[in-house]
Amino acid sequence: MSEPLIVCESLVRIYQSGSVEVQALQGLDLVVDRGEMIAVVGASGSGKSTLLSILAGIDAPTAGRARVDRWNLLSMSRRDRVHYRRHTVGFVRQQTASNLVPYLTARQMVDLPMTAARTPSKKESHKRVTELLTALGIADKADRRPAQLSGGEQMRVAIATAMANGPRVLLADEPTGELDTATSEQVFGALRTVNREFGVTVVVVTHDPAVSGQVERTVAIRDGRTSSEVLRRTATAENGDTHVIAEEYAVMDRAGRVQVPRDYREALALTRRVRLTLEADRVEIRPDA
Ligand SMILES: Nc1ncnc2c1ncn2[C@@H]1O[C@H](COP(=O)(O)OP(=O)(O)OP(=O)(O)O)[C@@H](O)[C@H]1O
Repeated sequence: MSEPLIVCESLVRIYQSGSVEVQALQGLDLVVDRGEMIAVVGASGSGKSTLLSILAGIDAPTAGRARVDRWNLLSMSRRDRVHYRRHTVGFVRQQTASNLVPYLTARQMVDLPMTAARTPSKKESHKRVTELLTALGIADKADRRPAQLSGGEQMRVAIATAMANGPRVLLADEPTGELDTATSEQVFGALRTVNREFGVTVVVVTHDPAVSGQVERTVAIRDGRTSSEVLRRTATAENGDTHVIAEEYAVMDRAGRVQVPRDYREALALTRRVRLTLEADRVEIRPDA
């Protein structure tokens, strides 16, 4: 198996505002394989946007380990960071309009990152723009400006723009947050398309259960740490019917720490000290009675 594309270990991000320290990430662990598409969920303030900004190379971690492809996000030089943001990651923001430039057409917008990177020839970049707009179903809107596009179409132009330089990973922060259900489905479909057709690894932060219910893996963040993961797989019954099985897992860090959910702790009055016993096929946690 090839090594994972994204590896975060004990990732910490502390913000200092005046004399107050905010620990936005408190030792987060996350591994994402190449070609995967995952959702990241969590309450407001749990650290999702902070994680995405770090992976996007916009913000730098305070401590821990974070690697994306061949880049160590803790020790990148300024020059590396520019290269990383231009070629390795694509980023789509929640505010649809903030992803686009009002006076550029869809075609000009998608072309912009390639011009900035001065990579492909004019002919190549023209081909790439057409390929992306076609894959996302908006080739007929190529000459329109944002004001002449619907919210869903604007988001698809934003996704195409983020994909222009062929990134390894596409990050999306609440991309369906401002959209109605039908439009959200279109946008989610667009993310799925680029994941499947271009092989880009996709990490999408969302509050939308309809989105998190459609990816194979959902990672939940609580208080700046990865708390649980839900894995979904499709099972086929004997009569040929298929259904999705979703199983929730707790996440264990490298030091062996696992968070026991609050309702489990309360049900058995598990407090500061618990008994751990190793059985042949499981580890038991019991109250200290
Ligand atoms: N630049 C900053 N300076 C100080 N504190 C910050 C900064 N950015 C984020 N925080 C704090 O870090 C914590 C995590 O914020 P973050 O935006 O990552 O959460 P989130 O899960 O994305 O929330 P939401 O779902 O509301 O967007 C919060 O307590 C937030 O107030």
